[in-house]
Amino acid sequence: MRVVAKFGGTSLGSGDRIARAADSIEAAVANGHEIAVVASAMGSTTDDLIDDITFEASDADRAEIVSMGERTSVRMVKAALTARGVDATFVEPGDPEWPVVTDEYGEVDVSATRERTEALVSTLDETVPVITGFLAEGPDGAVSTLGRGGSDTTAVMLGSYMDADEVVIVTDVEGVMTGDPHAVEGARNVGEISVDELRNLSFRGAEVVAPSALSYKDEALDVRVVHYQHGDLLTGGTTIEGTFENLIDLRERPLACLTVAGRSIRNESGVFQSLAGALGDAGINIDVAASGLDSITLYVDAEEAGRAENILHQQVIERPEVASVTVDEPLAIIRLTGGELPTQPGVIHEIVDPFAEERIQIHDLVTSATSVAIVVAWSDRERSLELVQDLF
Ligand SMILES: Nc1ncnc2c1ncn2[C@@H]1O[C@H](COP(=O)(O)OP(=O)(O)O)[C@@H](O)[C@H]1O
Ligand SMILES: N[C@@H](CC(=O)OP(=O)(O)O)C(=O)O
Repeated sequence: MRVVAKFGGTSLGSGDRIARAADSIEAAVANGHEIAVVASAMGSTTDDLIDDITFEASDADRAEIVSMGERTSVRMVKAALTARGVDATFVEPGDPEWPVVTDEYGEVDVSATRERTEALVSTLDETVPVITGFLAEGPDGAVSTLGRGGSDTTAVMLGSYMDADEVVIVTDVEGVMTGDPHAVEGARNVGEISVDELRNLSFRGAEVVAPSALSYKDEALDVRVVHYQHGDLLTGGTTIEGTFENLIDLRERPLACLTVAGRSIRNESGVFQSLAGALGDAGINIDVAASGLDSITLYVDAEEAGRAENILHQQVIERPEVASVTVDEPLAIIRLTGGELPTQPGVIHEIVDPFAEERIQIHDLVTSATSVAIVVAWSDRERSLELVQDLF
């Protein structure tokens, strides 16, 4: 197998951990696998270097300073491999075989990076390249970075361009867990998780794999997360399934919008629970939920509008915090996910501007970490879909 093994800062946080990393690489090489290593800066080195730049420094100088974290760790890992009799070389920006290059806008130059990565692949049967994660080389040869957590991006991108069988992300948790094991008790490994599920989590704190890295995952490339204590690079951990998708979807059937208003909603606990629970007990699925200052809006299939209205009206009668319920229909919902949605400032403005120009009323705009849902009148659905498709 051809494997890209990425060691995060935590898995290289001390000499002992580096030795452990080298042991696992040595074992994989001894079993006949081609291994390329991507290394992050040891422990919290990157944070420490950034904190220490307390003076005025240009972006170029900052990148040079910060790059020393990864430049040091590749030397450490290379040395530990050499000491075990494994043929290894470290690769950093400035080297002739350095693969990751960016264009004048700081974006990865895909064709140049692919070409250089292919050259690196031809050496994998003889040596283990230990590549600095997180770093890139600009068109002028100067070092730049791929952004915080960028080593995951280096690893998945190189895995894809190397036609690797697998990218293994080695970190300080057993994989993607049911919750942050450093914060909750009894967290368990989820075993498997889809790219989209993980992107939603990783944009909001679970940085097991940086979200930008997952954009490079294709169907043919397996990505797995393992604990550095596991010792075996080739088994265990959490498998990340599927591929990164750009999706624009218009719900085929109309929705009804039920709005419950009440001034005390935001001060009382359990209001949302009792409204959603009452619909749930009746087998009515809530497609989207939105909340205002003094209201909660729940979208359900239009065919369920009458039943849902009666159920919520019963809640209005029973709960003093809610004053009244009303229904609006038929409505359409367009969902979009993927692309640069979560990272591009101003993207919402770009999405809604054409609606304003066309005088199409947006009933609701609901966003998550990785998606946007736009609710419009059912009669506006086709034009709205065209507007969104024109954008992406
Ligand atoms: N649901 C979750 N599953 C696993 N880890 C999680 C989760 N939520 C948050 N985390 C945190 O993500 C961290 C791993 O990311 P990071 O510190 O960036 O690792 P590395 O330095 O190896 O890249 C874990 O130490 C853990 O505290
Ligand atoms: N060292 C860089 C890149 C990185 O990906 O680190 P880690 O793999 O430890 O999250 C950073 O801290 O941003």
